[in-house]
Amino acid sequence: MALKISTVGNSTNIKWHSCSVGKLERQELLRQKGCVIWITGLSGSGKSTLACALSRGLHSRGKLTYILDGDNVRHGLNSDLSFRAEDRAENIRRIGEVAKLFADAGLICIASLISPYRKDRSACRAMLPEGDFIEVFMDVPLQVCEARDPKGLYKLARAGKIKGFTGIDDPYEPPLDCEIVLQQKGPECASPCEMAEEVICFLEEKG
Ligand SMILES: Nc1ncnc2c1ncn2[C@@H]1O[C@H](COP(=O)(O)OS(=O)(=O)O)[C@@H](OP(=O)(O)O)[C@H]1O
Ligand SMILES: Nc1ncnc2c1ncn2[C@@H]1O[C@H](COP(=O)(O)OP(=O)(O)O)[C@@H](O)[C@H]1O
Repeated sequence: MALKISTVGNSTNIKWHSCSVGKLERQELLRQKGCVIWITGLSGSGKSTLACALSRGLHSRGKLTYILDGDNVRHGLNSDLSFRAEDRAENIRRIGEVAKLFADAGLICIASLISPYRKDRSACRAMLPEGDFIEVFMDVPLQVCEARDPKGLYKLARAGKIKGFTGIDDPYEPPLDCEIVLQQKGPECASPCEMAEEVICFLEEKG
């Protein structure tokens, strides 16, 4: 059989090596379906908190998960990236590719990052088989996020000490047709555990 040599981006003369152990066997071993849960929303909307609550809730059900948090990945793999639009796009692309590998490994990968641009989130969705990308929108008003401001970044942004801060002087494009919307309209909002349960119910309904 002719060796299929290909070029992908700047990588030339490469060949995809298939392995005898496939995704289905890994999923059978883990007794779960690999997928990506993509949590998007403003800074301070509760992405990381939900990711942790979701991971804990799934773990208690015997499911293997892994969290890719934007803040955390920017300490290592993506430490070379800024918050310019093109760097945010690259941040999301890389996390999307890693999340795809984790899902192929059979894990439930929970990605939590602002990911402000629809086109970037759509590109990550397109990397995965239909139904394996579950987009969760933290629909929390800017006022609530700014009131929380746990890292004091909104205060710095308002003072002009941080330029291009999402929601202040950088855009956020809310999802138009994501799988799950977690809303907080008033001062009361669901607890992180209640939000995690809503996501888990969705996953169970979808098998
Ligand atoms: N300019 C600017 N805009 C938005 N956020 C900023 C910025 N500078 C630093 N931070 C902190 O970085 C966290 C967002 O990183 P992400 O990788 O999730 O962002 S993105 O998806 O690339 O837009 C985000 O963390 P979270 O608050 O957990 O969302 C911020 O605390
Ligand atoms: N469901 C919730 N109800 C009330 N406060 C929340 C909820 N989820 C997160 N928070 C609080 O909001 C702040 C930001 O949460 P965090 O998870 O860091 O958001 P993000 O990761 O989107 O920046 C924290 O102080 C956190 O305790």
